[in-house]
Formats: sequence, C-alpha cells, structure tokens
Amino acid sequence: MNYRILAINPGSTSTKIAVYDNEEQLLVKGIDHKAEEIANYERIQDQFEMRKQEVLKVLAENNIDINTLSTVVGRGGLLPPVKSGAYLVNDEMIDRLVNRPVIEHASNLGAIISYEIAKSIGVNAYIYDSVAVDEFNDIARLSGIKNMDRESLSHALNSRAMAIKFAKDNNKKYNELNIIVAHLGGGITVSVHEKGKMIDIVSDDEGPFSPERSGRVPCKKLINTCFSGNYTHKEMLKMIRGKGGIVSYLDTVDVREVEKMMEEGNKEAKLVHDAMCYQVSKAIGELATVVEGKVDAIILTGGIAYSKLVTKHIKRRVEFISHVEIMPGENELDSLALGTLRVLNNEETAREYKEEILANA
Ligand SMILES: Nc1ncnc2c1ncn2[C@@H]1O[C@H](COP(=O)(O)OP(=O)(O)O)[C@@H](O)[C@H]1O
Ligand SMILES: CCCC(=O)OP(=O)(O)O
Repeated sequence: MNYRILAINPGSTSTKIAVYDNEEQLLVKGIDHKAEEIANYERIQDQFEMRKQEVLKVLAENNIDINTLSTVVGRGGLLPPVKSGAYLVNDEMIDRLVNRPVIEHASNLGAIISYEIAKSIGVNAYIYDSVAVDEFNDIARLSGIKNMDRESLSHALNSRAMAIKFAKDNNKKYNELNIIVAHLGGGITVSVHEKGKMIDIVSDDEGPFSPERSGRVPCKKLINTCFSGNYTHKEMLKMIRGKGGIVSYLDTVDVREVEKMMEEGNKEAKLVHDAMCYQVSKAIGELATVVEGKVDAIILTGGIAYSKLVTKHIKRRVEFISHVEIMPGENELDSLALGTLRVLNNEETAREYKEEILANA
C-alpha cells in the first residue's frame, strides 16, 4: 500500500516541510519567514493562516496535488502532558493550542496547520512525539519545592526516533535497551530512555546551556535580577531562551562560527565551547544514575553533533559510562513521517486527545 504523507515542522523563523511516498522523500523545503512578517502577529497561533498559505504555495510550485495526500502530520506542540507516539488531531486539541497553549511555541502551529490542510481534503491529521511527551516516573517529578513539579518538555521527537533507530540498527528492540540521548541543537535536551520509556530528562532550562538558551543558572542571582526593576517579564524570559547560552557570550548562535573564532585564536570562544561540552557531559553523567549505570548506549544527535570538536570532547568525558554513537542532524521531518507511516501500516495505534482523561492518567 502506498501512503503519501505531508510532514510539517514549524520553527520560530521557518516552517520546514517534506512529502514522502511511504519512506521515500519526494520533497523537502525550508520556508523562511521574514522577521518583519512574524512581527505583525501578536501571538504565535495567529501566524497559522500565513504559514498554511506558504505551505500550500510550495506544494503547488512542486506540482504536488494536495488531494493525493493520504495524511498530514505536524510536530506536536506545548499541550498538557501527553504520551509518546501519535495522536489524531481533533477540535479539542486545536482549542487548547489556539486558546490556551501551555507555552507559546512555534511547534503549536504543527497541529493547527496540519488539521486545516487535512480537513480540506477529508483525511486525518496527526501529531507525533510532541514536545510535551511525559513518561516520567513519580520520583522524577519532584523539584524540591512543593507544588512546583518538574515538567517533561523536550526534543522528544528526534530523541526517541534516534533511540529507536539505534536499537533497530543493532538488531535490538527499543524496549530492551537503556539509552541516553543528547539532542544538541539551538536548544539542548538530554534524555534517558529505560526499556522504551523516556523516564527523565535534563531539559534546556535545567541543564546545559545551548546556542540560544541559558540552561541551569544560579537561582538566587536570577531571582534578584527579576526583581531589580531593570527587566520586564518578557525580557527575563528572553534572557534564558533566545538570548542565553553561547549567543550571550559570543553574539552568535552558530557553533560553526564559534569554531572559526577558535581557529583564529579567540580564547573566550574556546572557553564557551568547552563549557557547553562540559555541561552536556555532566547531564549525561547525571542521567546515568537514573538507570544505576546500566547504559547500553549514549547517542549524540542534533545539528551540533556534526561538529567533530564537540563530539570528541563529550566522548572523552562520558565514554567510561557506555558506547557513544554519533547520529547528527535533527531528523524531525523523517521522524514525523516514519512514525505516522507506522500508524498507517497498523504497527502503532494513534491515541485520541482528551484533556480530562490525560489529567488523571
Ligand atoms: N557542521 C556543523 N558543525 C558544527 N555545528 C553545526 C554544524 N551544522 C549545524 N551546526 C549547529 O547546529 C545548531 C542548530 O542545530 P539544529 O539541530 O538544526 O537546531 P534547531 O532545529 O534547534 O535550530 C546551530 O548552532 C548550528 O551552528
Ligand atoms: C520545549 C522543548 C522543545 C524545544 O525547545 O524545541 P525547539 O528547540 O525546536 O524550540
């Protein structure tokens, strides 16, 4: 059976799309949205019609008739906690993402755009491995302050896909292995997968700094800065997400540029690069304790895993824990399409999104 799948991954400044016939990629395209265009919209969800039109235009330009699509899948956004895998997009999910998103994030548009396109041609829309996938054990939820639980918000899509691929490539099942995955992109998440469940993470506001995020910062200093009267709430959020991490030290979010600076003898660039690798390694070490050291593999993935300097540094620090596998790239469009294909082929089942059930799950 041949299935044609449109995958949509909205990011803060671009919408990446791809079309697949089963596993074969027919088209892949990054649609850039100009900062002036984005600035016209007060809320991220208001950008949906503009981005949808751009997606339809690219399909038409590439002679892909939307009526030939079997389904549409979007990167799942900031919903209340959900399970891993696929969800059918429904009105309840759209209501949450449009009217009460947990956090405003470009990925919230994935379900909204997919649903609209799918509805117009009478097929189903899905999300797959949303950033809100929550498989924490109870012990992982405590933060140290009552009523301020830790949250499972992560790069679950690429992290789970790489762990599943690693298992398959090694003739094992994902649910037989304990794997630590470090997703190294604009944001960084390190996650531990115990026998097929992502039971804990070190997220990008609790762990390593990344190109544009601060990671864990000293709490007392952060609180004092919040109350200094010098910053608005929005500016403080931007300080940790958008203007934190590498960019706050070196004025770039591009690790390739940092490495060029290092080649030119820039000592601060070397220190910041080293510190990011050091912090990622610490997070891997931290999560190794969750499975009591029984780690079958450590996977380094995401755009930064293309860097030999980064992977060599982290490998040196964590190889004592387990084998290190380098799987570079963010692979998110492939992960969306292949996950959905497993649903269409009845190898996995899509869940129905219902908030009242999730709250008690
Ligand atoms: N060949 C490379 N060497 C070093 N860093 C790279 C390379 N390719 C991409 N990167 C870095 O990867 C980061 C983006 O990663 P990516 O997974 O694409 O993130 P996102 O989807 O969050 O933007 C950027 O900091 C970029 O500089
Ligand atoms: C909220 C965790 C997922 C995330 O931050 O995604 P991006 O790095 O794509 O913004």
